[in-house]
Amino acid sequence: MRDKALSVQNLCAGYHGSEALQDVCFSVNRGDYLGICGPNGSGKSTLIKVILGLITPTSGEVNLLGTPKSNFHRWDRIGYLPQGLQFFNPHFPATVDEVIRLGRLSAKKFPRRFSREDTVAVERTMEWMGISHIRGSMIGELSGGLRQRVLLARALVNDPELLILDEPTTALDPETRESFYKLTFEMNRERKSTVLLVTHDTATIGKYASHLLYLDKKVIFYGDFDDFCNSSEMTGFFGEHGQHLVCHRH
Ligand SMILES: Nc1ncnc2c1ncn2[C@@H]1O[C@H](COP(=O)(O)OP(=O)(O)OP(=O)(O)O)[C@@H](O)[C@H]1O
Repeated sequence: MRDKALSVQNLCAGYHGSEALQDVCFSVNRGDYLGICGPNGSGKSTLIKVILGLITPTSGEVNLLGTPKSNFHRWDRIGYLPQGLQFFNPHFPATVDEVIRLGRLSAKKFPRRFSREDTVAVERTMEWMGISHIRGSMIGELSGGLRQRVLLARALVNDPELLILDEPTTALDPETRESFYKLTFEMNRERKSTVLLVTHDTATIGKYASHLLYLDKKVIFYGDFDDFCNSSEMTGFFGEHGQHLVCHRH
């Protein structure tokens, strides 16, 4: 279990009596990059929210970084970029520096005061993400691509062991999307973070992810990309064209 970043066992969850996840089981090794795909309403965001403890499952277990979720308190070891966070009010009263600094709060006990170490971590992350020059800009006034980079920086500022991104590229143009994917790939390869990325971008994810989880309330496929691409069962499920679309750059 120690080498697992995440383990999900027999997970069921839903809303007002209707099931969004049915008996979901999979586990992710440390250092993997997992793409999570599936049609609209297939339970991807619900899965992420259960993993993070934002929704209580009806049954099943989640282990995070080798610890049962009920005993897991080190949220600073996990970076999370929620879906839709990029849509800021242009008048949102916070600078880039302040938004990234907020990411340091999860590691603090009360009274929560920022230290010299926090400033160093924020500076280092801004430099790495190439956004030091906009540290004083208001977050709501940035372009979509820069804003998403700042929010990724906030998720990364504690050097997380597990990075969870829920549809982070939805509002980005193709070029900005590609550079965003490259940053997550660097994070995975160079900083050895395990990455979980929810996306509808099946044509691109195969270029970066090592593993694929395809959900439709249940697990339709879980495994590494080569297995997905060589699976005749998946050809039967997606059709040759659908499978090729996911696999063509892999
Ligand atoms: N807060 C909620 N209250 C009631 N039902 C919900 C709620 N959130 C999600 N659902 C329902 O649960 C199911 C799974 O939704 P979920 O958002 O997890 O899917 P998803 O795969 O992330 O979808 P998308 O790709 O559209 O973002 C859907 O039928 C959705 O309508």
